[in-house]
Amino acid sequence: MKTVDEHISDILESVGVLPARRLPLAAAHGCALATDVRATIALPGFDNSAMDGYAVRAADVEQASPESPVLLPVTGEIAAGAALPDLVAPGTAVRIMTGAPFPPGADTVIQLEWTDGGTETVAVHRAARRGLHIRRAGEDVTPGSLVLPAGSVLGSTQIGLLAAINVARPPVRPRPRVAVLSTGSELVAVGNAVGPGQIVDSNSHAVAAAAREAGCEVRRLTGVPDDPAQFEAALRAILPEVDAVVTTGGVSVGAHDVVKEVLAATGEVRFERIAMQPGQPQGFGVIDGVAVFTLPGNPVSALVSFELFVRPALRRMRGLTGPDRPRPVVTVAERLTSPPAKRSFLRVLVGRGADGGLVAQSAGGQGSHHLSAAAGANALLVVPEDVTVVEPGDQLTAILLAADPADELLAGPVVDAVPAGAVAPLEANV
Ligand SMILES: Nc1nc2c(c(=O)[nH]1)N[C@H]1C(S)=C(S)[C@@H](COP(=O)(O)OP(=O)(O)OC[C@H]3O[C@@H](n4cnc5c(N)ncnc54)[C@H](O)[C@@H]3O)O[C@H]1N2
Ligand code: MOO
Repeated sequence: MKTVDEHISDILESVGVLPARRLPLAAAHGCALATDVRATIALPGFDNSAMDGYAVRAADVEQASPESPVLLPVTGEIAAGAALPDLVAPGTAVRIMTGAPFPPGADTVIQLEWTDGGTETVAVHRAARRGLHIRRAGEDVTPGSLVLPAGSVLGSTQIGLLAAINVARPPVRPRPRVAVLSTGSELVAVGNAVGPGQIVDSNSHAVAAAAREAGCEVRRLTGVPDDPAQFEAALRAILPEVDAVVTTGGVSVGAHDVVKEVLAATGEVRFERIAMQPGQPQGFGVIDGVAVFTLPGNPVSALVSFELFVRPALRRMRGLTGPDRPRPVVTVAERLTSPPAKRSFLRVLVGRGADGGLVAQSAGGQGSHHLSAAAGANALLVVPEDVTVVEPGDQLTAILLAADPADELLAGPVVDAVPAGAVAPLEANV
């Protein structure tokens, strides 16, 4: 059987970074920069005041103290947005606001609290060194300097910086457009009556959510029947509009496994068995330049396969090169089993033990249909192929799945690793 790592490598070799596009800042949020961005302007753009107060000459207030304040006539006011402030004559003060251009002639700012706040004459209670509270032009960014290198992910601070240097449409790797398609004649759309033998289509919602969490624009295609011709027509129709297609179901050996039937026949998707649990039957191919992932239909299998195979591919398309999920070594709290010659990804809850170390406990049933147990997990415990029994105290790698694991686990307060209430015993891995 093919190994997990071989399958990941094959996929990553077949997908490329999406072509760069200039996008408005809101759309570029969360994307990676496609090229270096250099400043064309300085930040600050001009010398300005960091405080509300008075622009004066330091020499004029050298002797100021609370006991003998220095009195200066106030000759004007400079507000933020003022164009060209007048010269401040020796022995005078000009009121100045935070962000207002710093006037020629003066060399320091006396903050309002060090004065009586006068508007005709001001009494200054404290001396100030030259240059105090003056923000100099270019001290943050100089024209021509590299502001953000290619590959930077645009979070709120980077978006703010781009706006500050007047870049309205940065060149970024766009969000991949992903179509999610689940097949199966037993499926009923959520919210409808569920007849005998039918189940609610949860996979298309779960996988769509996982694709959104991976930073994609998602189209969920519903009502694709278990008919080869209609499935193929729906798939071919969506290909020109997306960068990736993710299907769930219909890839094992059943009589109505339509996804496999259609795509194996065209030879465009390779169907393989991967030495893993859950997620053994997998298909991947590139059709008309679009990455097509055919994931197994069992709900947990679909989500685990997405995490391991689809998410890294989508991140590559997005030009993200940094580490994705944290993968710490954790101490296993209880006895767990794993099938031979397969890498297991057990759904576990990772928390902090009494000694502050990370401890993993089974989140419940480990069957690939046990969606509720998976929903209570925050990590996948990776059990290597040559391990069939994990004993309490064993150390294994866990893939932390929480939206912000750094907050919740790595930087958070020490919490009890064992949640209140009994945890269901581990069940057979089927
Ligand atoms: N004889 C064999 N049978 C199976 C094998 C095998 O090797 N030999 N592999 C098993 C494994 S492992 C998996 S995983 C599944 C994969 O099956 P398919 O991808 O063909 O998926 P389906 O048969 O369509 O469905 C499997 C299961 O998942 C439920 N399902 C499907 N779609 C959805 C959906 N959109 N929302 C919620 N649940 C869904 C479906 O009802 C089935 O219970 O094959 C095993 N069988
Ligand atoms: O391999 Mo299948 O994905 O249910 O367990």
